[in-house]
Amino acid sequence: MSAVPFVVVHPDPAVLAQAVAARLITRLTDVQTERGTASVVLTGGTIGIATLAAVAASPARDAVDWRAVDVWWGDERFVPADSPDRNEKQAREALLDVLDLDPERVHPMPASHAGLSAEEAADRYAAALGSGVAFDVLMLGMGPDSHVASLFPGHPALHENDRLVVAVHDSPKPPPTRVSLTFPAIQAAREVWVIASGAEKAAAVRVALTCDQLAAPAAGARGVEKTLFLIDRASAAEIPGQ
Ligand SMILES: O=C1O[C@H](COP(=O)(O)O)[C@@H](O)[C@H](O)[C@H]1O
Repeated sequence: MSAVPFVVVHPDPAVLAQAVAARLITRLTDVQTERGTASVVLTGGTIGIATLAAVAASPARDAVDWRAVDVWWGDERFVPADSPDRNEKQAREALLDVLDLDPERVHPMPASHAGLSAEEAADRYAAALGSGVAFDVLMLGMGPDSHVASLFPGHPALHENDRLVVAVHDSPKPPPTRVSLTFPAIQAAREVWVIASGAEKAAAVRVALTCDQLAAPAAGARGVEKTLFLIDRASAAEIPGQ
């Protein structure tokens, strides 16, 4: 069972990043109030990293007990750990480095220099996930081609129904080799938030709301309890009625 998407439109990318940051702080605080710990899946990409920077800049970030947050990634570029292309590196610089996190609860995907193939890296990440993939909030940026995580149109990973994590080769967006959560992992999250900004994402937003996940991967970004499309006005331009 997955939640029907609900679209929230913000005026511009700056307000969008601030609003998603506020929503994330509130979500993690609420979950911790209920259960003590919370889990979040981070995304790379322009607005995903801007959102993390907005969390870092928010005085309200201290409402969260960061030592009791599990941090995961939706996808990773399979490059050396110190590469500026790493989603992990960008997330650490934008936010994680200023938080009092429990290092045991931070779960980056393996980097390429760890002596593993991308397939082995994916298997290792799946083992770390175990069967507990009911993330409290899973954030996804989206490409103009409607890719989410590293699930690209036409790629075999879209047909993965069993494994939670896969290696991705020949990514149309560099770098070519990646590791990604699959639809089964994404769709097990309690809340899935797709975050997009800019006119170049308008067509992708439209197809994500109207097509199926094989035609438009972002159409498979659905949470169990809640699915949100958190977007700016420019990327909402092709939604009928906007
Ligand atoms: O390569 C990636 O791209 C997408 C979207 O990036 P954007 O710069 O167009 O916002 C991102 O969601 C994904 O995590 C990343 O690996």
